[in-house]
Amino acid sequence: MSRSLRVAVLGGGSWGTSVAALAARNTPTLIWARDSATADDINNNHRNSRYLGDTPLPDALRATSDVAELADFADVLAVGIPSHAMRETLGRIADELRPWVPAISLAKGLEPGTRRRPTEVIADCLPGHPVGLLAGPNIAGEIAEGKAAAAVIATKDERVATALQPLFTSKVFRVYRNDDVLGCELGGILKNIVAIASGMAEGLDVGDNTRAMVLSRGLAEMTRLGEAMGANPRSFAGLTGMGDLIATCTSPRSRNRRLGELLAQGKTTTEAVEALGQVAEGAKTAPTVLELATEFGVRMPIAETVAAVVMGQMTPADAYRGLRQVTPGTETDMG
Ligand SMILES: NC(=O)C1=CN([C@@H]2O[C@H](COP(=O)(O)OP(=O)(O)OC[C@H]3O[C@@H](n4cnc5c(N)ncnc54)[C@H](O)[C@@H]3O)[C@@H](O)[C@H]2O)C=CC1
Ligand SMILES: O=C(CO)COP(=O)(O)O
Repeated sequence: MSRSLRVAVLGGGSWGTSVAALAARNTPTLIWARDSATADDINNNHRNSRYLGDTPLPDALRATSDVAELADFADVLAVGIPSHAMRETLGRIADELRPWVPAISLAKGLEPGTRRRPTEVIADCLPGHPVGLLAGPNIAGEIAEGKAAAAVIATKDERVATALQPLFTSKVFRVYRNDDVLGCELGGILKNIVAIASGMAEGLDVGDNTRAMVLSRGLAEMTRLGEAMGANPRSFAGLTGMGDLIATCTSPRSRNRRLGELLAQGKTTTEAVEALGQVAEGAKTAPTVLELATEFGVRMPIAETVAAVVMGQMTPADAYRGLRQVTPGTETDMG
């Protein structure tokens, strides 16, 4: 009988650890954390106290801070490094990985400067490897605590998707397949920007109707950009689009929403990011998305406004005044 596929997770933050915990319940799993104290905490205490507090991790989950050990272990690689650091980190593992190992992105941001999506960065760094992503409404702490949720594995190769699905599935974590990699990836990336707007709404106490307007018009502009880039618009109505948008915009545990709240309290972006102590991809992604919107000729008033706030060009209060003044077109034209 063939042995089960071994999952290697690159990145010992909150999401890398939560995904590793899912996989470790199904198959041998090793996680790489750049700092050895985190690896020791996982190995000795079955915790990642820095990112997941007291939440217990499976005893079977092993950790290392040696990338060569991770590469040697990997039958499947899950990449849980934030977008801005992904290329550099993959560069350390690329030559050591067996060439057939599929690589699955867990990240939800664009690479600053290049505007590349995480799956594109993986394809650049690991040419020839099957590439995909895991995304959906998955606030890391809730998944690690075993609360029920669902996600999507998106890859062009149905056989790869089918092989990966059971590795991350549990009784309370349902994994669907979708071949629309672009649409699923953009959903996760773009919702972070709307979540910052939702956090600002929370901080400014603008009311639930206003927030509902921002969420639904946010979804409209996410879909508009996705369609212009060639994604399937239906993906934006699913788990990786609307699903993740709802989770991130409404959860007090979302770092992007929290960033918006901190901005509304008068903190600068630098101060807010420092106070979070964890990554909020939307802050770097918002200005980068505007470059894509210009390239594809798409109007994105919410992303424009969030970008202006995170770059310190507008206050959250002015931003909300501005959003209320957007001239409405026809709703179903997504205008
Ligand atoms: N936390 C969550 O609920 C979810 C997060 N994501 C995405 O997962 C990705 C990873 O984020 P989290 O684990 O949440 O972040 P985190 O802030 O919890 O942890 C970041 C991890 O990346 C590592 N890291 C940071 N800079 C690095 C560098 N220059 N080189 C190597 N490693 C570096 C840190 O050591 C840490 O292990 C992000 O793209 C995020 O949007 C996706 C779904 C859920
Ligand atoms: O992507 C997420 C939930 O699906 C996590 O969102 P935050 O990065 O805002 O915490």
